[in-house]
Amino acid sequence: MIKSAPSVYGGEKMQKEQLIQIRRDLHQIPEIGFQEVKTQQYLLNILNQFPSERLEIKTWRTGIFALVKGTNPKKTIGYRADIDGLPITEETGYDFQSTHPGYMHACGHDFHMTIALGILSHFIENPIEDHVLFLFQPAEEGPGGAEPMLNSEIAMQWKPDIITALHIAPELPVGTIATKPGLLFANTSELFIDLKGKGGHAAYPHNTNDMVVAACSLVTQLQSIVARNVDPLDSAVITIGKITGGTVQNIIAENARLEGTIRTLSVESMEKVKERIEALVKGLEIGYSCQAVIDYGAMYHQVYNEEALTAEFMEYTAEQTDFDVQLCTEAMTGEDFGYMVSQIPGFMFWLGVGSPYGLHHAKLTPNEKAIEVAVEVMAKYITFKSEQK
Ligand SMILES: CC(=O)N[C@@H](CCC[C@H](N)C(=O)O)C(=O)O
Repeated sequence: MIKSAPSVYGGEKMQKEQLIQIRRDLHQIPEIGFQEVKTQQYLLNILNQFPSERLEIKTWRTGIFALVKGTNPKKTIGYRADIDGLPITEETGYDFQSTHPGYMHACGHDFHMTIALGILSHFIENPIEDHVLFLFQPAEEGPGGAEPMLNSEIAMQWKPDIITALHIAPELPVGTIATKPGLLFANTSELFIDLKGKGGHAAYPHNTNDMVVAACSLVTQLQSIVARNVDPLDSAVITIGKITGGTVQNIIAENARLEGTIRTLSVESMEKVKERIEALVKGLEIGYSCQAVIDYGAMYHQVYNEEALTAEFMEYTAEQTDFDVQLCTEAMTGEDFGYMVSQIPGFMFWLGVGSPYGLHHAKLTPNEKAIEVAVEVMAKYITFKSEQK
């Protein structure tokens, strides 16, 4: 059943309490990439309460474009919020915890959506000259919604001239904004390796090719790539987050599967890492008499913040708000927003939410006070960009 959205529009901008209620409602219905059906319906139930002469809404797959119309538009300012959750069993102990067993908003996309609605409501009530386009984007965690959404006919028609987004930062206190001009997030590629050998009786290993042993060996070998093949002054990560293989304790495994992700700061290192993975996998095939298939899944372009715009945003926010604006370093996180900023000038920033547990953790508990911080920052900044000649 789709949770009914609260009544939010009575001719006034949304109140803090309403935004917190929305965040908690969204938190209860996490859905993974391109399955965000209830989430989309919940968002539409809210968006449809705003006056249609000020807001045009179009759905795209499980996402939504929402255009707040400007009074005398010369340009369109874009704001993107990702909407998918993760396959994690929640352990926050919230009384509003996920009602979808095994799924959780453990990357803060419930915050991202709520903040977007708060900003949108501000511009319904406080019209500016330019259009503001909100992109509620599916599948950020995978397989990647940014690229197809931006290449859709709707995005072509409403193409933003600049685009911004934020990501919650559990390690930063509420009231902190952190970003940097240039490279912010890494290049990423998913990594799936399927191994096929020969199964058999646990007592007769000499008659089999054991894929559990091969998979363990491969995980260890992969660690040498970052240690020995990547320039230490560059950075790379190979994480295998999941291994599956075999059927039962006394049968030697015929199949195994490794699932992971590769992160690099440079495009060149990504190519190098993949070459080395392929070489090690070839060696494994010979050494363990098995067949291996590598699949790189979804690959995300690095997030490269447009330098002048980001510097201007940092300076403006430091001067015009009471928040702590910090220059941060690059992170090995990935974001398909990188595709959007490779096509449209824009930037992303971290929003401090002060949680003792980090992103992708079952106990992530971001502080809801950060919602109003983000709405204030973006309402002011977008107004400033619209007034800028
Ligand atoms: C901000 C964040 O946590 N993003 C994800 C993006 C995942 C991309 C893809 N599924 C992969 O694992 O490579 C991240 O894990 O950084």
